[in-house]
Amino acid sequence: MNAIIVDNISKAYGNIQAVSNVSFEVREGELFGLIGPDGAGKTTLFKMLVTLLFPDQGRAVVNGKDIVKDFLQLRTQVGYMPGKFSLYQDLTIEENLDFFATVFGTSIQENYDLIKDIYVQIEPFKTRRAGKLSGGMKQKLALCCALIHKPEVLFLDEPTTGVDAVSRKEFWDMLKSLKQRGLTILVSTPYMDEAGLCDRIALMQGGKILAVDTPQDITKLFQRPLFAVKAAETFRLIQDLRNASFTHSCYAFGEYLHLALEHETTSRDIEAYLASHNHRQIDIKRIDPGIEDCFMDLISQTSVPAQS
Ligand SMILES: Nc1ncnc2c1ncn2[C@@H]1O[C@H](COP(=O)(O)OP(=O)(O)OP(=O)(O)O)[C@@H](O)[C@H]1O
Repeated sequence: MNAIIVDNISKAYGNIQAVSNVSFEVREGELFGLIGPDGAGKTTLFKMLVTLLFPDQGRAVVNGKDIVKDFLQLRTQVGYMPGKFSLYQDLTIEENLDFFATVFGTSIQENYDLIKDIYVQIEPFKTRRAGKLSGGMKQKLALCCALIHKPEVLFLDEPTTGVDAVSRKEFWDMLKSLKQRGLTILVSTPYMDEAGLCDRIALMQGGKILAVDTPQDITKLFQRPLFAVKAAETFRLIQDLRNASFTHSCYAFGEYLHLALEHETTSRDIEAYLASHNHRQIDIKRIDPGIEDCFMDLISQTSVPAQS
């Protein structure tokens, strides 16, 4: 069964079309990722699904409830962790959690079992004000607050943005164990490397969904030969590669450029081309595409402008 059904939903702010005819479904118990850069429309979509914004058109059903007609009932059945830290900075860890429990007519004790594994990590600091917590601790507290009323569906908007690598890993481990308890989780992230941790993902850009599938099957959409290329002068390298007849696209990925080809060409031919353009310390290797390669390729096919 589907826990979330989004059917052709749109939302504009004045003349900015933040979400445009978006449709997808999330199955019960699924860990589903919404992957896209800043401004893709993820937060607007989340706000509609947790009933904080009404759509301009289209409809959506979450946990069997219509997000417009049944919005009051739905609010008690979803947990929402907003992208920006939204807890009370002047309240302590315990006071924040107690506040959210009370708002939903419950208590920390009543639902302790669901948050226990996460809460024990911050409980030693329960008298510390939220404003004085580290990024990782704030994130754990926000997750506890989103869970304290035992929601059926959990919405996490960019929970790992601005959090260190260790805390990010811990957070994804927590999501895995929540999933094992049967929760449906919709999580958004701008980090492409987190896509592989989801059961299925939707790639989003410019208010539109570009593709929905398992991370493995999304990468199969990328059919072109792909190489990672490095040389002494990166800026000149990218220009020369973009001008080459064999090039389909060329983007910077960390210290390497990812070069997608129009047609099969050997690394020796690419190297000869670069040598003829006086490049030095050339390093070329054939690679398998990742989610980010697919994302860039899908953007170029749909001609939605990429945002940095
Ligand atoms: N309240 C608002 N008024 C006007 N424009 C808005 C408002 N909120 C968002 N937008 C615009 O709508 C588009 C989608 O923004 P949204 O916040 O939904 O994207 P996002 O993928 O969540 O990105 P971010 O991580 O930056 O929040 C962007 O162009 C943004 O500038």
